[in-house]
Amino acid sequence: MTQTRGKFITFEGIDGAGKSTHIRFVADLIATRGVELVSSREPGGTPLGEKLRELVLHEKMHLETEALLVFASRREHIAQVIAPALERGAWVISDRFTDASFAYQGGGRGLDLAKIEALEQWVHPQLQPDLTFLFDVPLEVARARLDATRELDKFEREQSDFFSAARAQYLRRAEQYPHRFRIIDSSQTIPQIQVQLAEIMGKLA
Ligand SMILES: Nc1ncnc2c1ncn2[C@@H]1O[C@H](COP(=O)(O)OP(=O)(O)O)[C@@H](O)[C@H]1O
Ligand SMILES: Cc1cn([C@H]2C[C@H](O)[C@@H](COP(=O)(O)OP(=O)(O)O)O2)c(=O)[nH]c1=O
Repeated sequence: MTQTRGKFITFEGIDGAGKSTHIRFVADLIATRGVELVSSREPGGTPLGEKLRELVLHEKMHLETEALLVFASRREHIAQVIAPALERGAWVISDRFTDASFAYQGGGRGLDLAKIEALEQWVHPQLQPDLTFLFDVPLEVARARLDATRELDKFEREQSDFFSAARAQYLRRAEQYPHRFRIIDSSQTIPQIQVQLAEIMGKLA
């Protein structure tokens, strides 16, 4: 009998939009289905990817170096984790994927989108998420939530025009791929968002 391919679900949004909060909730929903669940993140998700994450989040570098490193981490993540898991029927949830490169390197840093598209075509010409949650929130709300919680990394210390451009790129990607994107208004309360997430997950066959 051939194994049914698992589902690939990604979580996106500017820093402070609430991704981490809601990933845990969705992971619990998936667990009730009795399927194997692989929970991962980018940059990272493999030992090499985690080393690259340290560099990307904390070292200053040329914007193209940054783009190449997030895609290097992604290449390893797909080879070691995502593709084998999906093949054996596991569900994979990833805290960020390629839409984040369009938002942060493309929108935030201003890297030519054609270069990111070329990297996407190179690194995963076939693979796309089955479902992408985009947690969308006004910049001031995200910033206030971040300031309240933790020490900020290189990206989180960026200015509002960086996040405004990143948010715009996320919304553009959502427009481009409406079949897989679900935009969640993250200025709602956590329980309101959970109702929406449960509804969307319930419809996922
Ligand atoms: N809808 C919400 N309403 C109020 N606070 C929220 C909401 N979503 C997240 N938070 C809080 O905002 C902070 C940042 O959320 P987090 O999930 O870590 O964001 P992200 O992973 O997107 O950076 C956390 O303290 C979290 O509890
Ligand atoms: C996946 C990816 C992430 N990033 C950035 C976005 C985030 O600011 C950062 C990862 O942080 P994030 O996933 O938000 O982790 P945490 O919530 O623990 O801070 O990396 C890129 O710039 N490009 C990418 O392709």
